[in-house]
Amino acid sequence: MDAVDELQQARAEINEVDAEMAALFERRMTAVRQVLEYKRAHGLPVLDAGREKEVLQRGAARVSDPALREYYTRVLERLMEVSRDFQSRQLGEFTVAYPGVEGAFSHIAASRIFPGKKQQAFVTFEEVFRAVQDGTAAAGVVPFENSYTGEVGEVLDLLWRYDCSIVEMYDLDIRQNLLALPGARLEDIRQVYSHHQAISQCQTWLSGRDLEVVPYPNTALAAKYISECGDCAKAAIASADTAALYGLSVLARDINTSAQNVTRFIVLSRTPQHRGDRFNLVFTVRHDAGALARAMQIIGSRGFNLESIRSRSMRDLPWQYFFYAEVVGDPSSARAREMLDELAAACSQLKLLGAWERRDAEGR
Ligand SMILES: O=C(O)C(=O)C[C@]1(C(=O)O)C=C[C@@H](O)C=C1
Repeated sequence: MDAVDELQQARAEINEVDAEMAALFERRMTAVRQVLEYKRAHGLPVLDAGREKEVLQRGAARVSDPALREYYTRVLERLMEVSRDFQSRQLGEFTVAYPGVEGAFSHIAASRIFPGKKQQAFVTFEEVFRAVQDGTAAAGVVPFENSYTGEVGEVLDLLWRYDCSIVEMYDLDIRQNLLALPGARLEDIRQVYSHHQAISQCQTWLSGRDLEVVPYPNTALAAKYISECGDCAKAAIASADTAALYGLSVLARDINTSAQNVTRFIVLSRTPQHRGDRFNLVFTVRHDAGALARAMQIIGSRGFNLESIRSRSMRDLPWQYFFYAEVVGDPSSARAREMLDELAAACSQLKLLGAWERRDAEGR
């Protein structure tokens, strides 16, 4: 048998296996539908991490070739991800993951970007990324940078490590207010609770007032505490949306020193968006003289405006850095694809993080 015959024979075998797998996939999904009906009837969540672990362990043990075990585990992981996707869509569920607590700025941003959708709080930024990556949430909303305090470095690091795409950026005006129990008067307030950043943003308003400032883990928790403490001499600094959430009244509005306090949030999705008027990249370059300059030259020489570039150290590789770049233009254009191919050849690693259309807080 010559090499071409061998190739054809192997492919014929693959076709046969694929046909069997298609039938088996349909059979599996019929069973998944039954599981879904049970979950719907009993109000259970789609994700069952314990069951998935069991499926993976049992699956790996069935593969006799140890070299293939890891790959089969990946097949099963992907299969269950597809199954979760299917179930979530059947349920019409669209959960948005955000970090922190209800009433925090991330929650406010998530509710404005996705009004009426189910919102789910996660403790850490990383948990939000994980929820988006494994399909527990259809989207994630995390802060990316603040005009006052700068970038959120941890989020940049997670973008490098996780398989999540940026599909939107949203600018939220951060306005701080003094909130207290209904009926409390400004002259009665003695103690003010809030996150240290919010406190520093309101320093001008606070100075000269005889108030004790008490740092709190975040603005929403401070507001929650005020709503529960029953003490009219205490107040919190937080957003007006948070006041509404916890039944507090606004004693003083817009008390932040700078009127220009904006936090940019990113919307994460597992499904990349291919078009937009902005896109962003992360990349590493070799330790050669001029390597970074060359990368920037490739972007610029193709006519793309580099709106921002930052470097971050790679946590597990001391003194190694990756670069984050934000570029104006549509990454799906032929010109962008050529630029990206050239850039990929010049960089050690390159990842297109996402594409989006710029819009502001009013949705323009
Ligand atoms: O067994 C379940 O609970 C399912 O929903 C099925 C399934 C799977 O496809 O195997 C999918 C999602 C769950 O996280 C666990 C397993």
